[in-house]
Amino acid sequence: MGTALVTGATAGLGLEFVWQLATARHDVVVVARDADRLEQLAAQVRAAAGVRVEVLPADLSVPAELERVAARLAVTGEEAGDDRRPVGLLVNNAGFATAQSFVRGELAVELSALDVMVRAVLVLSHAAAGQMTSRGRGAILNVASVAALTAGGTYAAAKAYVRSFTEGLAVELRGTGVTATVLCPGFVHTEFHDRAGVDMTSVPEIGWLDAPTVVAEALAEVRRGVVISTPSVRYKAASALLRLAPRFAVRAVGKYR
Ligand SMILES: NC(=O)C1=CN([C@@H]2O[C@H](COP(=O)(O)OP(=O)(O)OC[C@H]3O[C@@H](n4cnc5c(N)ncnc54)[C@H](OP(=O)(O)O)[C@@H]3O)[C@@H](O)[C@H]2O)C=CC1
Ligand SMILES: CC(=O)[C@H](N)C(=O)O
Repeated sequence: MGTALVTGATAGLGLEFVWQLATARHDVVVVARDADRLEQLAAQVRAAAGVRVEVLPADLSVPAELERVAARLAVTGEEAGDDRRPVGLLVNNAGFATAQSFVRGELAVELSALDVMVRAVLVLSHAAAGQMTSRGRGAILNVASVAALTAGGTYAAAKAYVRSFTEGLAVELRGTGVTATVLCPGFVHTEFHDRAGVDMTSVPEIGWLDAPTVVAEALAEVRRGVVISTPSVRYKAASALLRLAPRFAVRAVGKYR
């Protein structure tokens, strides 16, 4: 069934990707910073799903650690003495909210967000696309957000990059047997907002998606080779509105949360 590499595998959408992929009999390579949490997850997934799980702890904002993940993606399965299997699905999912104003906020936080949500997506997509096109098959799934269509500060700017980059990658990959998909969810119940200390109590339940549904829909769209995946009818409608609305109106709405 192939091997999938998931970044941000310890929580939220990434954790759900790991479980759904393992249940569908994929081996998985799990990437995040928290090595203990990754080891616990690996033990649970091996026991429950009987698939191979490789633990690859990495802080994607650190170039040397990012390189280790890129090197794993470059494995073709033909290297002498290396029994690791090539990755057939890359899920670039790791991310976090900057949760600060750009002007008064810490520059280090902004640079880290850029490294994790833009630079890592670029570097890992490059490594995966090279290996996958040489084998003539594979898929890359990059997690952006509906925020990509808003004027929501640097987080939205990073997600706009991921959306635009993935569309361009999908065009370049046409006819290679490799696909690129960008996932653009609205609010999802995960650890994302708690980690950032963002109060989301004003968002009504109708505005929320659940991770199992988002991930199941995203994986189905990857299988169909869909380029832009926006889960749920309500966020498809919101995205259509954001694309059609004049930009001054989008700016007037202000930040997305
Ligand atoms: N939740 C939401 O409302 C939405 C989320 N998204 C996007 O979905 C993706 C997943 O977020 P979500 O599941 O909600 O968030 P969570 O906070 O639940 O999970 C984030 C994951 O990213 C990992 N991570 C964070 N920083 C780094 C880093 N420097 N290096 C490696 N891994 C890192 C975390 O693991 P660890 O701490 O162990 O490193 C964790 O596994 C993100 O890209 C987010 O922007 C998009 C739209 C809506
Ligand atoms: C900005 C958010 O709260 C959210 N993670 C999103 O990307 O929609």
